[in-house]
Amino acid sequence: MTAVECIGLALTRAGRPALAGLDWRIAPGELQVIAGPTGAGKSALLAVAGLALPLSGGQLRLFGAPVPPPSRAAEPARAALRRRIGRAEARPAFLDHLSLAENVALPLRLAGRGPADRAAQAGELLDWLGLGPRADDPPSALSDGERRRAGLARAVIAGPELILADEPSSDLDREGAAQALEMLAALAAHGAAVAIATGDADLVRLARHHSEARILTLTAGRFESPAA
Ligand SMILES: Nc1ncnc2c1ncn2[C@@H]1O[C@H](COP(=O)(O)OP(=O)(O)OP(=O)(O)O)[C@@H](O)[C@H]1O
Repeated sequence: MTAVECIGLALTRAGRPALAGLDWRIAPGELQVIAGPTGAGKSALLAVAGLALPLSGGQLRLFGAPVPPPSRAAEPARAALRRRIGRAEARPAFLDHLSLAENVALPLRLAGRGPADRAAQAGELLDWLGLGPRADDPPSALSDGERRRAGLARAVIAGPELILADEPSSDLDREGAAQALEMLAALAAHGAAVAIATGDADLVRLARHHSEARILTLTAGRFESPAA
């Protein structure tokens, strides 16, 4: 089974092709780094695969089945698929009336987990990411790099089968970027399909040291070499 399979995927944004008929697949346990210049379509690909943007053409399959196109009738099925996906967005948004720990634990709340369980898991993850002392703060009190790490924590906390991390190393120093990559690689080793989009040459260099990481280059809405 593939976690994501795209065939001839196209996305038009503002009248211009952001994705130009690309083929891509990622399987459970795989770690892929999608590199490429700014505007290449990296974020667009992760947004389409994460059901945050509707595709304009081609086919999208998630977890082995075709994704129903957006409609009111299809929304429960699409929402169920989204719950299997952890998206760490390039600019994560948080709810400022909740603490950082509560924000990070939101996917667990959606999964019906109780408060003690949520607090314990969020605390552990925040500690690991060096954000433990900020757990009770409002997200607006965080630096950009701290927000980035918190976004990553929220994306992975519920153990999603597919993790889509957009620019996970932006605003992080080298040590923080390496730590984020280690965490994502560990989750792939535990069976998640992990796709990282990045324009950060340092992160690509770090990823090359991971023998299991596959590095793809996206240019002008297409992969440079066959991706599937
Ligand atoms: N909100 C938007 N509205 C319209 N077009 C957009 C929007 N966001 C991105 N685009 C366009 O879609 C194309 C792909 O952009 P995308 O953000 O996916 O590229 P990227 O490879 O992630 O770039 P970056 O590394 O700069 O984030 C670009 O031509 C971009 O101008």
